[in-house]
This record gives sequence, C-alpha cells and structure tokens, in this order.
Amino acid sequence: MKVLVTDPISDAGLDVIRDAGHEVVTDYESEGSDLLNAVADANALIVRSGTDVTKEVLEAASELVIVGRAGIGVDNIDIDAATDQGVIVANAPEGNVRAAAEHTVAMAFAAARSIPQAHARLKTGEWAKGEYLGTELNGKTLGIVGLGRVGQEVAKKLDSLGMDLVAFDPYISEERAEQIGAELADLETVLGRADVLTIHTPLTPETEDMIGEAELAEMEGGYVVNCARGGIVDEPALAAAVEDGIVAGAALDVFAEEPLSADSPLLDVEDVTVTPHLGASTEAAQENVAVSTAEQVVAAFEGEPVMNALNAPSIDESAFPRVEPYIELAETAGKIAVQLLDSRVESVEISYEGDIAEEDVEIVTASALKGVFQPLEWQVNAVNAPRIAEQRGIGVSETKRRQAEDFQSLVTVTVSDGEEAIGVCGTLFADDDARIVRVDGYRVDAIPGGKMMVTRNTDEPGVIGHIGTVMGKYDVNIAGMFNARETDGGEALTVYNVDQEVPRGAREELESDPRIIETKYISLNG
Ligand SMILES: NC(=O)c1ccc[n+]([C@@H]2O[C@H](COP(=O)([O-])OP(=O)(O)OC[C@H]3O[C@@H](n4cnc5c(N)ncnc54)[C@H](O)[C@@H]3O)[C@@H](O)[C@H]2O)c1
Ligand SMILES: O=C(O)[C@H](O)COP(=O)(O)O
Repeated sequence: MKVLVTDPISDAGLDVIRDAGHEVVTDYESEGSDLLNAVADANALIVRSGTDVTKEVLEAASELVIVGRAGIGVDNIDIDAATDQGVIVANAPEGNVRAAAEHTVAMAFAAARSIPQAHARLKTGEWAKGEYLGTELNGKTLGIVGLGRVGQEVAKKLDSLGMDLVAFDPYISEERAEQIGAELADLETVLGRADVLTIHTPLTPETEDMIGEAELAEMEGGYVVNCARGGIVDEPALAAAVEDGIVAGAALDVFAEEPLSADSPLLDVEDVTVTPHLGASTEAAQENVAVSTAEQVVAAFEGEPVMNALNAPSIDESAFPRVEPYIELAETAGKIAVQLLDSRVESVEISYEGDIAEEDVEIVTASALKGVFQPLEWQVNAVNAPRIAEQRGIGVSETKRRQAEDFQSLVTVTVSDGEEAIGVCGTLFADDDARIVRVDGYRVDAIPGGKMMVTRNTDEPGVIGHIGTVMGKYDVNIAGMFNARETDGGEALTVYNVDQEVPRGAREELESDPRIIETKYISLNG
C-alpha cells in the first residue's frame, strides 16, 4: 500500500508504516494540481494542519482508504466528503495535549511578563529593565473557553500556580468542571472576570469569530491567549483592542490564514506575541501523534478497528475480538438477503440474538448495510454505508434479544421492499466457521461461498435431479447443496454452492419447468 505524507511527521511514525511492509512517499511541497496527482494512487494520506484535504483532493484519490491526521484539529479536512467516498478520517487526539497545554502556559507567561518584547530589546543591546512591569498569575483569574482535553490540562497547570478558574463550555457537565476546580459560567461572565483568557475550542461554524470586538470589549485589561485555532478570535479586532489598551496583551500560536501574512495587523502591535503554530511541536508530542496515526493507517489496511476514526462506527478495543467475526457474517447475510429480494430496498432490519446481543454492534450493523448496498453502489464500506442508507431514505433498525434458539449467537439481516421481506440468518460454529442457518424462514445449513444459487421448487421426486442436469448442461459444477422444506410435498428451498456463475439461460430453462418456482444467483464477491 502507498502512504502519502504531505506534512512533516516524526520518523517513528514512518517506521511503523514501513515495518508493516507499506511504501511511504513524503511530499511536503505539492499544492494544487501537483497534490491531486500525488494523491491519485495513494491508499492513505497522512497530514498535519499544513494540507487542506478538500473534496477535490479526496475525489482525486480514488484508491484512498484513510486520511490520518497526525494531531488533533481536523478543520482542514472535509470529513463529509471523505464519508461520502467511504474514506476513514482518523486523528491522534491524545498525543500532543500536554505540549499544547505547556505552550499555552508559556504564552500566558510571555504575555504577562513581556518576555518576547524584553528579549528583543536586549538582543539589540537595550537594557530596558525599567519599562516592563509584569502581572503575576498567582491569585488572578483564568478564563477558559473550551474545557476539553487541552483546556483541562491548562486548567490543572495554572490551578497549581494559584489561579482561580472560570470556564465557558456548553458541552461539559458541572460535575466534570467541579472535579477540575473550575466554575462554569456563560461567555460574557468569563470574559468579564478573566485576567487571562485562554481559548481551547475547535474551529466550527459556532466558534468562528466567537471572540470579536464586542466580546473583547467585555475584558477589563486582561490577556488573550489563543493556541487553539485561528478564526476563533477576530484578528483585526484583537489587534485594535490591544492597541487601545482594552486588552493588556495577546499571545497567539494560530491564525485564520497560515502562514501568517506579513501584512497582518497583529504584527504591528507591540504587545501581541506570535509563534508559528508551535503548540504541538515537541519531540515527544510529534512522536506520539505520528506513531498513533501510523498505527491507525496500518490497522485500516488490515481491516482492523481504527481507534480514533471520526467518521466510522465506534469500536470498543477490548470487545473487538468478540465482535470481529460477526462483521463478515453480517455483510454476507446482507449480500444474500438483498440479492434474494431482487427489488428496491425500503428498509433493513438487523437483529442480534444470544451472546452477540450483549455487545456494542455498531460496526456489525454498518457491515450488514455494506453488504446490502454492495451490489448497488460501486464503493461502499462500513464508513459510508449508514450515510448511504440515510441519503436514500432507507429505514434501518436494529433489534436485540438475549436468547437465541439452538445457537449461541445469531445475526439476521432482513431487507424489505415494503411488500416482501427476506431474512437471512447466520451464525458462527467452532473456529468462527460461518453458516447460514435460515433463509426466508427455511431452516438451512449452508456454507456461504463466493457463488451460490437459491431455488424454490415444489418438493417432489426428480426436481433436484433435473436442476443438476440443467446445471451440468451449462457447465456449472455444484460444489455443495442444502435442501429445506416446510412440509412433505409442499414448497422447498435449496441453497447450492457452485463453482461457476449460473448463466441467465440456465436459470430461464430451470424456471420454464413448472415445478421450479424461482431461481436466484448470488455472488458474494465484490
Ligand atoms: N496550537 C497547537 O499546535 C494545538 C495543539 C493541540 C490542539 N490544538 C487545538 O486546540 C483545540 C482544543 O483541542 P482539544 O484536544 O482540547 O479538543 P477537545 O475536543 O478535547 O476540546 C474542545 C472543547 O471545546 C468545547 N467546545 C466546542 N464548541 C464550543 C463552543 N461553541 N463554546 C465553548 N466550548 C466549546 C467542547 O465541548 C470541548 O470540551 C483544538 O482546536 C485543537 O485543534 C492546537
Ligand atoms: O490540532 C493540532 O493537533 C495542532 O494544531 C497541531 O497542528 P500541527 O500538527 O500542524 O502542528
């Protein structure tokens, strides 16, 4: 597999990919059409914040399985477009949290003690000792916007330095905030009380320009530190607020446009400190995120769970070994069911009985949907199958029952066109040996194979022999079969494993016999 890496990541991550036998291509320069060419045959793309993974880039990457973000922020990746294309997007949300929090604390001190300004003066030979009277953080109030991983780490560090904590985060519980020692308040209150305001939200439509002129006006001389994302703070408004003394100073690591333009008004204001997006730039953080991202890329190639996937069904790592064998079984049942129905699918029901009903089966359900949509869509996988169902207005339901008649676990996929419903039920025997044990209400014992045929016929002597003769005439070898019937002499259903595709002519000839009600050829490949 080819892994294209378009932003610098630690060698430790590249080694993980190479050690797993994959090819690494680094290309930190390509932009525009060059990037589109570079990504065309890539199976994975690894980026940091320097590459915009747009819809256009994703569409040019027809072989792509996963986009790995070696870091936290994914605002540079069109996750919706990736989902539509069935491409996993995964980030590394833990590895650089400490580095980002430490940089935030460093920036708070830099601003409160004018370290960069004094440093620059001294470098030019000026001993400006009398000009800098800093602010002590001890005993002051820290206002935190966004009390997630980085926000909490910053809270912990600055709490230990004697700051009082007040936070704005509508998506965190009072209980969690209390554990951290932070008082939750609305944004206006936080702005009004903060001696130092630190920002730690993602960039979303809701947070874009969240701190503008009006918000900055609420601050009474405090400092603003943004090491989260550019675009959350209105840069011209911040430059003006610092210039006018409404805000005592600011320290920014991130900008609406990166690299920051030399024309930015921020650069003209003495008390604005800037760093070029260095929050995650420590050796430890870079190793952490690169290894975590590389491991997820390798896992995606091997069909294993991608732990930090942002657009794929969630998986509990410890439960995965119990759930994994059912992923393929559900897909197979979905494929068989939809080919037996052979008409427009209106709804899909996936039922779990027995031990499997105790598990988190989100990925199994997604896989069943993948099986249902496989014959319809050219690129369906567990990432985009739920989305395809939603877009097509196909109802999806999941049921669970702790008891399973005669079996330890059963997974049934039932597809319906609104009038007719066909259910295909599978189980696993010892060594995860897959068996189809019920088809449309008939009890069978069929081994799912690449090519199958299902017939409905009257249960009378000579029918199966006739089917064998016709198959032979068309050079189709029957590798195995299972016959099931409701009542002696009634209707029967037979599942055949065949070595060759059953041609339409063979099926027409079979169906021309009044004893054969219906034949369906099923391909599980593709
Ligand atoms: N400068 C860097 O190099 C660097 C390094 C790491 C992370 N980051 C950035 O820091 C930010 C935080 O990362 P994280 O890992 O803590 O993310 P996180 O998801 O753990 O936390 C984000 C928090 O923001 C809160 N939030 C979301 N919308 C909000 C809103 N409208 N108002 C208030 N709160 C809101 C969420 O509830 C959550 O608690 C991200 O933008 C990330 O990209 C930057
Ligand atoms: O979101 C992040 O992880 C940080 O902003 C780091 O970005 P970077 O990997 O481009 O340094």
